[in-house]
Amino acid sequence: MLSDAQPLRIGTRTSPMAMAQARLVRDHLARTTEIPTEIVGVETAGDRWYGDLSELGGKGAFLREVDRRLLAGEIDIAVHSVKDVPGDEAEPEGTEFTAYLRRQESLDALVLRKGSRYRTLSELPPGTRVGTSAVRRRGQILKHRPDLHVVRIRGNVNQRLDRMDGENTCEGLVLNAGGLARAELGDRISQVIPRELLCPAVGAGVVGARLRSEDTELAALVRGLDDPDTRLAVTAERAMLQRLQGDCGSPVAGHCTVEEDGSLSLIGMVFSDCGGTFLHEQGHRPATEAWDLGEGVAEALLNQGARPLLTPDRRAREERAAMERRARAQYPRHAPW
Ligand SMILES: NCc1[nH]cc(CCC(=O)O)c1CC(=O)O
Repeated sequence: MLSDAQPLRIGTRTSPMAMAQARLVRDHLARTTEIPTEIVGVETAGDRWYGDLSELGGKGAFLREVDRRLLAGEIDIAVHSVKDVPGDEAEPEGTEFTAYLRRQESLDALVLRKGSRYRTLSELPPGTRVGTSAVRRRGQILKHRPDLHVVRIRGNVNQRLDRMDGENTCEGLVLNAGGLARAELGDRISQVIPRELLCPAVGAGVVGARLRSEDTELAALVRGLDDPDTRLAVTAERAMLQRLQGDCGSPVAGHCTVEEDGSLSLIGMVFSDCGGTFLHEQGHRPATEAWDLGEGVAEALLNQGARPLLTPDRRAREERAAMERRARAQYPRHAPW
């Protein structure tokens, strides 16, 4: 029973961006209910581990602990970045995404070291180090700018900014513009990178509220936060990701928009690590067929030969390492500015 005495517990990762997203859900709820709320920060395996996420069983590392607490009744609402929800794992049984908040910005942004005299990806001098761990970003950056050094960087958004500004690990970072804005870091954005240059991840920029399915009373309340257009876009994008069996660490990009007539338009892409191979597909369907749209675009990508790119073998990894060595030799590191 919802009661005024017991606060609703909203749980999320402890990172500043996640906490800001939880506050966003809380503020939306405060418009429709008087019930007090409480935000619970949950440290996840993904937050503690700075190695390769694949060693933790992939992206799900950010969500699992929060979802466990939801199912255990320790929190009532789990707030997730939809981008972090893997496409190759079933939703935890007995839970559902009751609301997707309206997507404000799905595009990625370029953030440069303080005092930089450059502004855009295309202006950066050869050899500039750009930090990201996402193969999706890496492949697309190198496709346009094979002369840049894409360096691995992990940690939450604030930690990445600290590493760039303070530790001289790179001159630029690529991060989601919506997430930066929510974390009140929007003033660090140097360029919002156009979709033609860098197609965003499936679910990028969307904040989801996950509930226990049995909690129907709370669901009735939280459903008011759901944005129908965002739900349609997420449905199409995630149908594609599930068919491809990927997560946000996969070399997959997907972006769905709702057109003026209410129909859906979905772009899907799959790349090789270094941007050498690049598959592209676009689909268009009425809003009633969001899921079929995603599956159809995925199917077309698989027909074009996406599978080996999604499951790189050892030879592909070795090839990538060789290519990186060549790039480093060919384009010496740009002096930090
Ligand atoms: N992988 C971490 C993560 N999960 C969601 C976001 C951004 C916010 C969003 O896409 O909703 C980020 C950081 C980033 O990519 O900049």
